[in-house]
Amino acid sequence: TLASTNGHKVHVWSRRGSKTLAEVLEGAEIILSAVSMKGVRDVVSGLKSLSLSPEIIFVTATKGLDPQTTCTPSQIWQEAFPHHPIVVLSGPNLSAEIQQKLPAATVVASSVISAAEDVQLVLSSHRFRVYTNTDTLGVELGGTLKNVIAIAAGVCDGLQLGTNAKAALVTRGLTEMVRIGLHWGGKQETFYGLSGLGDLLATCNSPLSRNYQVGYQLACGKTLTEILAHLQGTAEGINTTKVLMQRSKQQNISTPITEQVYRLLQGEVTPRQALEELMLRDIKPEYH
Ligand SMILES: NC(=O)C1=CN([C@@H]2O[C@H](COP(=O)(O)OP(=O)(O)OC[C@H]3O[C@@H](n4cnc5c(N)ncnc54)[C@H](O)[C@@H]3O)[C@@H](O)[C@H]2O)C=CC1
Ligand SMILES: O=C(CO)COP(=O)(O)O
Repeated sequence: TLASTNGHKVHVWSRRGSKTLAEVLEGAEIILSAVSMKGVRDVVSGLKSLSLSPEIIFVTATKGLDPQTTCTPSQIWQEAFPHHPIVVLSGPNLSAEIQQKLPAATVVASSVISAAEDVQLVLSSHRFRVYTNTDTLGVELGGTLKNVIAIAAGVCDGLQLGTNAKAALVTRGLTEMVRIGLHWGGKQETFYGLSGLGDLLATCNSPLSRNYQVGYQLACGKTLTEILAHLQGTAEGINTTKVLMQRSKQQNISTPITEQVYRLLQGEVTPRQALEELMLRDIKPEYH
């Protein structure tokens, strides 16, 4: 919608639609992928089998981690298309609000800055403010890691733990995101921007967030199976938590909130037990 409002021709492909990828992509200059993490490799291989113009810019909006390799979506795209610019689109962008034409801002990040600027131009308008960034990985990790904290924030609200608890959780959640992000190669300041703190605030405070909903409903006593049976769309944080646990253990990164979200999703602890575990950890300085 944002691109077509700016006068660009937009063609949408879906695996359930009647047109083939090749038909939809004829003459395309920018290809924007917004499939969930589980579909990224299929879509990438579908595109690889086509002969695409070398000028094409790929934009990825997926917020997740590959379970097999722990790679981010943009790393999968870049590996498959090493000579094309890859742009990450990420920010506090709850789609229902954007559909209602409410104002929002986002970030487009790429190592090829001209490609990020092209995408910025295509999407920018008086109700959608687009910033560029060169820290592709940091921008992508902000949107991905915050989903885990959004599940915890939903639990916090579902248990009615109060405003102080929520502020503490979100702030320590950001510390955890920064710790992981720096270890993996993102820049600290990126996590304090729209794609980090910005998206964290949006998803930790909105019932529109699927990840928040998962946590909220778990705290209200539903099982994960019951929640997923009725959830509209994908809560990427569930898969991300698993991948993150595996990778942070291997790399010895301290991720206490992720660990409790993981144990909760596995059914190993109740929401109240997860809270106790977090509160009774060894006391320590705020920064170290
Ligand atoms: N960059 C941003 O600002 C935002 C990004 N997201 C992310 O975008 C992604 C999609 O989110 P939603 O549309 O809400 O999820 P959704 O679950 O509603 O849609 C996922 C789409 O992926 C498609 N898909 C899944 N597997 C596929 C496959 N093998 N082949 C082809 N298509 C496949 C599904 O058919 C569906 O259309 C998620 O990773 C989400 O975290 C969500 C909101 C904002
Ligand atoms: O990432 C989002 C908004 O920026 C969407 O959040 P959910 O995936 O939790 O719905």
